[in-house]
Amino acid sequence: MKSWIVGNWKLNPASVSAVQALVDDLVEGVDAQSTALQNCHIMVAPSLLHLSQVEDILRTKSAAIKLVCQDVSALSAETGAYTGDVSAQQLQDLGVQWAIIGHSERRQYFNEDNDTLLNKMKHCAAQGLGVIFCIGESEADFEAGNTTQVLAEQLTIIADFLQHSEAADADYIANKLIIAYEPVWAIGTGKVPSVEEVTEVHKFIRERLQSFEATLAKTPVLYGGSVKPENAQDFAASEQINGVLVGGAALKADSFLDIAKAFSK
Ligand SMILES: O=C[C@H](O)COP(=O)(O)O
Repeated sequence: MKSWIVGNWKLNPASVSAVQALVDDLVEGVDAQSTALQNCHIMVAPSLLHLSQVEDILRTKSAAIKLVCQDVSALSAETGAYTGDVSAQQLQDLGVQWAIIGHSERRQYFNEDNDTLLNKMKHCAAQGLGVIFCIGESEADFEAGNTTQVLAEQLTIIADFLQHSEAADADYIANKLIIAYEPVWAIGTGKVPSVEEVTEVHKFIRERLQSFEATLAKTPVLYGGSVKPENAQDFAASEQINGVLVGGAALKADSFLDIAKAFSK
């Protein structure tokens, strides 16, 4: 199975010219190292403002890099009077293939709850947009040994989604769902769990998914939280880690592609 390497740029970079420079570097790097990167899906998630700009560059210069949105409307899958929102239909029409849902920063700063996340997931499915669904425990829950309990609760959205799905969605569920495990305490902090800890958590996630639906045994499970070129090789060595969701280290083409190369096995 090819690994999934997703760069989440969050609220970066600050300018159109910096976005242009980052995408140019990425396109050039992917082109120059295509053999070393052939076993990876490379994806980037610019801010909403910059999606169209990045799509324009990638459409003409690199089919190898796929476009991801950092969020999607919970209120409508199509159009409507929802100021400031962007729908799955609009994203799909632009050429975006995936959306990140449930990132801990959205849960924390925008109070996104399970109902909101379930709506977002349904809207993505209705428009054929893939979902990268993020889950992860806080530091307090990690310290208290509550990690699997928290993840099990967060994963109930997948079970709810399956209950609302038609049989026709089977193909979507098999091919357009990715789980990203991001311990909140590891995001942007430089602190990382051990590869053994992540491996055990991923096994738990996989078992849980499988208990909902047998085909979910093949769902890619990514790790996210302070992934850098220096630790990527360690995470890549685990069969349970199917790729990474990268924040800070995705803002430089060299470090992002070095991480991707570690996973291109
Ligand atoms: O979406 C990415 C994650 O939140 C990880 O961010 P980070 O690599 O800066 O720790």
